[in-house]
Amino acid sequence: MITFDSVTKRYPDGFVAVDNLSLEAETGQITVLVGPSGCGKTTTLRMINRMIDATEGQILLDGSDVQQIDPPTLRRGIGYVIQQAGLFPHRKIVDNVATVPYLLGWEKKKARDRAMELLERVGLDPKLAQRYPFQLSGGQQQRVGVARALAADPPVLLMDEPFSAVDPIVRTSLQEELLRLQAELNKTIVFVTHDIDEAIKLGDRVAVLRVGGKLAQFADPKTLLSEPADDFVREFLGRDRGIRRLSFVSSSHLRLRTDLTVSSASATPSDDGWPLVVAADGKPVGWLGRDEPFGTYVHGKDSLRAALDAALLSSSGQAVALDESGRVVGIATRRALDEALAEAADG
Ligand SMILES: Nc1ncnc2c1ncn2[C@@H]1O[C@H](COP(=O)(O)OP(=O)(O)OP(=O)(O)O)[C@@H](O)[C@H]1O
Repeated sequence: MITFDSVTKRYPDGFVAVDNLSLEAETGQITVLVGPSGCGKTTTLRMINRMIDATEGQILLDGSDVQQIDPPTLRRGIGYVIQQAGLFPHRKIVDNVATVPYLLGWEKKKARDRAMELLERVGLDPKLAQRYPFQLSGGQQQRVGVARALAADPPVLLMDEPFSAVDPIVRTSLQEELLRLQAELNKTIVFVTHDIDEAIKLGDRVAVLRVGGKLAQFADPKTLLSEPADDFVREFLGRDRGIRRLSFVSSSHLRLRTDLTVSSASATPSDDGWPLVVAADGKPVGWLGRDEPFGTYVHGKDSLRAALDAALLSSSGQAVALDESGRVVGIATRRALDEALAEAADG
């Protein structure tokens, strides 16, 4: 666990970048620091590995004051990932990833084997290992940056806007990869971003900072969306926070109709309703007698937001509920969605 206890950073020119900050980043969780430009996110992050020293207050790493640990020892247990990866341009990818193991004096073969294993872990083709950074796309470089930070298996990972230099599609896949990795690795991650959507997607807990380095709110994403502490947080979260809150509501409570499916396209279409044709293997075929789109979601696994999205993508306004192997389990009608939305609005 990383504990900030009344931490202030005053730069030599007197500017207060972080003001009396207290928060705890739990072990094995992703804690996100989010806020507008200049609110002190990077300063806060860098005080953890002592690239910047706090002026007042204490930062404790599993109970030990970081000021009492010499920086090289401290940083051995802390991986660090920055925007645009910051790879060494004249070193091959494999050697970039093996940087810390080399510094720790690992034998060359062991360090390289570890690097190869990590490249695979972060979803990169091992063939890329022999390339130089300029021969990789931005998204690939970013993955290498994550692999390099993980090389010596540090318990803590600091990530400073690691995905902000890539396009939105690559960014989404990097975010998903990070969540997948974290489910396996359980690192204590502190992640800086100025993007509230990224914060809400990745954070177990999110610290919203305001300019002047003051903590505006520290909460899990669901609480942040449903109970913003003040107007600043409300505005920072954006206008559609009601819809986004549905991402944290399970679809499992949606009432499904199983009488609205038919097994053959030769059934007689009726005027009322939209029966769904289901193939022999249980997969959805389409609305009976109509060549119109249908939207699907995985019942119980996807959120109510995903179910609503599926309904909006269907001409019928109904969402097709699937199980995890893609078989139809029922239809969520507009009425069922309406009931679920009313329930979600109640809290
Ligand atoms: N060495 C320094 N001397 C004086 N002020 C500094 C110094 N470094 C940063 N600052 C100021 O401290 C404030 C916080 O900077 P910091 O980089 O932590 O913000 P940030 O939230 O990470 O911003 P961004 O999202 O733009 O990267 C800024 O106003 C910045 O100008």
